[in-house]
Amino acid sequence: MNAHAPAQLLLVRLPHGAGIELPAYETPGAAGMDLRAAVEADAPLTLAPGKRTLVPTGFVFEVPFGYEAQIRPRSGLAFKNGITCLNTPGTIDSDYRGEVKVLLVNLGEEPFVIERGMRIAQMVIAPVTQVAVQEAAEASETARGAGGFGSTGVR
Ligand SMILES: O=c1ccn([C@H]2C[C@H](O)[C@@H](COP(=O)(O)OP(=O)(O)OP(=O)(O)O)O2)c(=O)[nH]1
Ligand SMILES: [Mg+2]
Repeated sequence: MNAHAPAQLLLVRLPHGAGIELPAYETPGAAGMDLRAAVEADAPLTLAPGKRTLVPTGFVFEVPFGYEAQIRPRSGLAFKNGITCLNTPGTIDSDYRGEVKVLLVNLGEEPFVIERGMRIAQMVIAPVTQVAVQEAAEASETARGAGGFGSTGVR
């Protein structure tokens, strides 16, 4: 791969993804591409308060090796409707070849209707570092030591 060429995300459209717009960056500097709901056009999905559902995107993604796709909420849906991704950020592995689905939860007070083509979440492609795992008898000493969970104070 040319170091200056962008990594490629291959998308395979599934039959129920027919007509769904490809994920795309909405602005030149966008970090994420919006993902659309591939629910049936004549059967919108109603997500009741407190409930969760798996929303199909209509695509298999082939994330380039060395990268992951993170599925994140859209802030507008979260703020206005209480709709967020339950497992945020959802992780799409580079070797996953199933349909990408978005796990939405309704934390709002009103039922939320998900219609075909609605932009329900966004996806950020990020580099992944894999490490070799090694068991050791002791960890090295540091100034922090085992302090955590607010040990450095608030101010
Ligand atoms: O929001 C998500 C999260 C995951 N996946 C798919 C792609 C991912 O590669 C696979 C496994 O995800 P994860 O590792 O988070 O789930 P798991 O519960 O650990 O399942 P597995 O045992 O299959 O790894 O499920 C989605 O389609 N949407
Ligand atoms: Mg897993």
